[in-house]
Amino acid sequence: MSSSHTVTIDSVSFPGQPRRKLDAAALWWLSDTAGAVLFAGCLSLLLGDWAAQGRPPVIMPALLAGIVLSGILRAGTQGMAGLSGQRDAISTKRELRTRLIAALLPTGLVRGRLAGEDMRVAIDDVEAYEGLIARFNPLKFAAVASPLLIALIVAFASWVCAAIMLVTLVPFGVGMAFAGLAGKAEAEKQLQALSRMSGLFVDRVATLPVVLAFGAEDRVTRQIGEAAREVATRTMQVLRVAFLSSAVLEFFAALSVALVAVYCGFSLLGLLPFPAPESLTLGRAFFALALAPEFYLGMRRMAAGYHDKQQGEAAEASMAATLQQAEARRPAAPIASVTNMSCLSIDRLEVIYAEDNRVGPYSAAWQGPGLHALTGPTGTGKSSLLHALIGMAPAVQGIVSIDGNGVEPASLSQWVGWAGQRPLLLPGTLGENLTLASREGGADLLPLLEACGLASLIGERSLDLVIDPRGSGLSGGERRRIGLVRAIASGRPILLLDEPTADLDSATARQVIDLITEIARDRLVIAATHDAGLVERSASVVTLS
Ligand SMILES: Nc1ncnc2c1ncn2[C@@H]1O[C@H](COP(=O)(O)OP(=O)(O)OP(=O)(O)O)[C@@H](O)[C@H]1O
Repeated sequence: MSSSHTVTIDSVSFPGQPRRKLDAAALWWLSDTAGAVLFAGCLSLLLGDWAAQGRPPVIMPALLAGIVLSGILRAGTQGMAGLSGQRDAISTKRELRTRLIAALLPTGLVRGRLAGEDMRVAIDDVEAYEGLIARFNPLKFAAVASPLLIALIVAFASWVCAAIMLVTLVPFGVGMAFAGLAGKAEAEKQLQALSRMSGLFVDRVATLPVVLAFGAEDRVTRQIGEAAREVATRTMQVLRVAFLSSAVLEFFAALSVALVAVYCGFSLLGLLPFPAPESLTLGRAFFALALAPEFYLGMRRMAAGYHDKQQGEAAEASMAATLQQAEARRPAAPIASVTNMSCLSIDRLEVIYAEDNRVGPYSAAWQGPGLHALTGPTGTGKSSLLHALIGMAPAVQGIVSIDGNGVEPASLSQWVGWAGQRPLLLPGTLGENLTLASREGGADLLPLLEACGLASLIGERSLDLVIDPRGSGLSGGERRRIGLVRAIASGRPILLLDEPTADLDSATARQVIDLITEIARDRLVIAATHDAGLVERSASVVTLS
């Protein structure tokens, strides 16, 4: 049995996908072209008729009103496009964060990822995705559709001008494709560097007391400095590619307008070095010329948002990979029930930290209720084995069974009360920490705390004693006993205890052993221990070597 599953990248879909879908923002961007055509039409009619008749045309007020209206229309459509894209992005980000947090939180420990890296994915990557959804995707649709629409409309006035515009598209497309490929690779490298730096920073800050205690400030500062320099180098690379692609775009946009202008000018003056392919009037020439800059406008807008695309796609890849990793480690569905008489057994169980760092294989069987000791020299794998039984080990091979039925180790976790060597404490009161996993309130906890020798700690403040996540103000032995009481208070039929009597003086250790023995009357208790007193009281002893 293996705890890892295969999840392909294709199975991870994003709310923003498919990216080519025709959304409202894309249609708003496209309708901006209508404003441009209205402007060009009114302007060319005004100037063309004026030039032909030698006086302002009678419909001049209507044409001027049309020009003003086109400006208002364009401002309105661009504003609506921005709003609509932003709305899409907000709902996409909300959906993504919900998915990521739901997948990352329960699997963070077993994936062995730095908390800072996971946090960066759920916060920064999702944020980096915004530009792709809000701006780039809608602009991309308009960038493809609007030049074709403009070329088609211009063709009615001058098919040669339309052809000139379309011909400049070919080398432009090739240049942009190369710039795009290079840009994507650079953006991915930039995100990786950013990820490393954020992870390093958050985790070093989290371990600041240790860093200070060992005088490692200089080394850590150097490490973070190197990571920051790497981010800066990668960012410069991304910017270089972005500048290159905008240079390609601007060149062809300018070339297209220049060629249309030269053709129209020479054609009107009759100076073309070849027979005129069409008869061009001033009005038509003006119409084509006014729309020439619009031909590349959609692409220029898209290019301005190209950095959004690079960032968004790199973030998408990073989120997909993280989700894939988390999906592969999704906790197994809990098994229906475990009775307190259950027999828990392992067969050739191996914990795999790396190919060359394996613990086991070990086989054993524990019958409940009863107390069972797991012993063996330091480093033989007692903690690893217990971690494997609650699905906290990175990868596991072998068989875990309850009453002879093979189960996923992680599916046991709902039935297991766990007290590790460094119990996790959350900010809040002692009572809140102790009742984390219990169904009942804290009323029954005081006798348990007293039985563990914690009466003097709780004193008058009782369960309202405030503790912080680092457990400041608590000794190692106190923290360990809080973890033990929490596991017992969970009421779960199986208790896995990792060195419950370490850090305790012999009198307190005896109290704790008495309590564990009492509890083991109606539960299956497995305790990893070096304590001869605890081993003595155990119904069975499994010794790892
Ligand atoms: N997170 C980890 N990553 C890589 N290797 C690990 C990890 N945790 C434990 N190991 C390795 O697994 C082996 C067993 O460690 P484990 O803590 O399970 O031993 P133990 O018997 O509980 O030791 P002790 O009695 O000191 O608590 C050790 O060689 C240790 O280096």
